[in-house]
Amino acid sequence: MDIRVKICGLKEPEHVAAAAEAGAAYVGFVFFEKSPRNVSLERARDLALDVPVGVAKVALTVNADDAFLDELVDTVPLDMLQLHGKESPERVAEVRARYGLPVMKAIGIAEEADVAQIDLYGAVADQLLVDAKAPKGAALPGGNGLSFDWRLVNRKYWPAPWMLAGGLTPDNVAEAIRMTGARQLDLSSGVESAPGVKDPKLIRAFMDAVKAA
Ligand SMILES: O=C(O)c1ccccc1NCC(=O)[C@H](O)[C@H](O)COP(=O)(O)O
Repeated sequence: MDIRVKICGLKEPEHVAAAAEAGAAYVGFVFFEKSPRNVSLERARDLALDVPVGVAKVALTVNADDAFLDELVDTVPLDMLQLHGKESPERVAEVRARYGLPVMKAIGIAEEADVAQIDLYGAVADQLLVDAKAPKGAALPGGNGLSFDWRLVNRKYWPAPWMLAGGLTPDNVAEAIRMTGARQLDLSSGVESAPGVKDPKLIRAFMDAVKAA
């Protein structure tokens, strides 16, 4: 089975190269000032220009307004927008129509009741990122290195393609794939040596573990 991986929160050209060389299908850039993975528009543009053809460039934003998104899409060559805040289904549809780019909506999962959100957003988004819900009071709405109970999404069918995210590592990814049937994966902390610092060895180890799964 061909599994597509998104490595998120890249800040350095050598880490973008390591992700692409290891076989990542997507690379993600974070635009959220409180994050240790935050990049400026100019930095992201430089990183994006070096991404090999065939690897999708994803911009992650949190409750961004049109003014910011206008500047983002004018500055950075992108293939997808990831909305990782409290954007409503209407806002997802609006962003999709305004920018003409595929939109991936992140859904935070902590309990069974959260799973219904997947159907709701699946009707308006091009892709869904099924992620662990951030704990109350967390500084970041994602990228916390926490998993959710994978039994909640055990081999479900949804209207839009989806990625599994939340606390994935080289050590647990085989089990995550087995339990959920996910065909796409997204991760950040699990391939870092410190918050916001990607480690090429961990990127390769993760991709090897996916290939072996
Ligand atoms: O990664 C961040 O710093 C971040 C900041 C603000 C909103 C979302 C963020 N990350 C979201 C991602 O797409 C992560 O890759 C996803 O939540 C999984 O993260 P992790 O559990 O660290 O693998």
